[in-house]
Amino acid sequence: MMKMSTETFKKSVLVAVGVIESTDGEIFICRRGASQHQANKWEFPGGKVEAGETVAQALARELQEEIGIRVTDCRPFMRIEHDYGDKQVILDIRKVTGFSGEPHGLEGQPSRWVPIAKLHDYDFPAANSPIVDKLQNKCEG
Ligand SMILES: Nc1nc2c([nH]c(=O)n2[C@@H]2O[C@H](COP(=O)(O)OP(=O)(O)OP(=O)(O)O)[C@@H](O)[C@H]2O)c(=O)[nH]1
Ligand SMILES: [Mg+2]
Repeated sequence: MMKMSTETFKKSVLVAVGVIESTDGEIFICRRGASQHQANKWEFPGGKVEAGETVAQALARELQEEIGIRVTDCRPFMRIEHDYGDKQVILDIRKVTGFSGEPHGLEGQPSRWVPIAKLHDYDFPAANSPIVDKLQNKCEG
């Protein structure tokens, strides 16, 4: 029988992540804070799914709290499991296909709209590479 190390059971964090696309094909990104995990990297807004929440509910809450929009429609885009060593995450990424309000950093974080072709100019956490790839491969999410 295979010996299971404690590593095998390292707890992972489920994260709801929103890819928000404007009508002219730009994506809204934010910069993480200096004291956060993956400090100062650019990210797609979102955050940890809390107990009793669905991913869609967590996404709606996080996007309201962080960037002040109300999500009216979203669809699954992709799911990524990544082990940072210090932390293991499961990113459940949703394409936000409908929202009201104009996104802006409510927590003092820098934020901007970026054309999809320019996303590779930004330093994202390692887990995000497949997201940028999928967007740039023009897969219809
Ligand atoms: N929001 C977000 N988190 C990401 C992305 N990529 C990625 O690896 N993560 C990781 O997902 C984890 C949780 O996200 P978070 O820090 O936004 O969670 P949160 O909003 O609940 O923050 P908090 O811990 O300050 O309450 C972090 O370890 C972060 O590094 C991304 O594109 N967006
Ligand atoms: Mg967050």
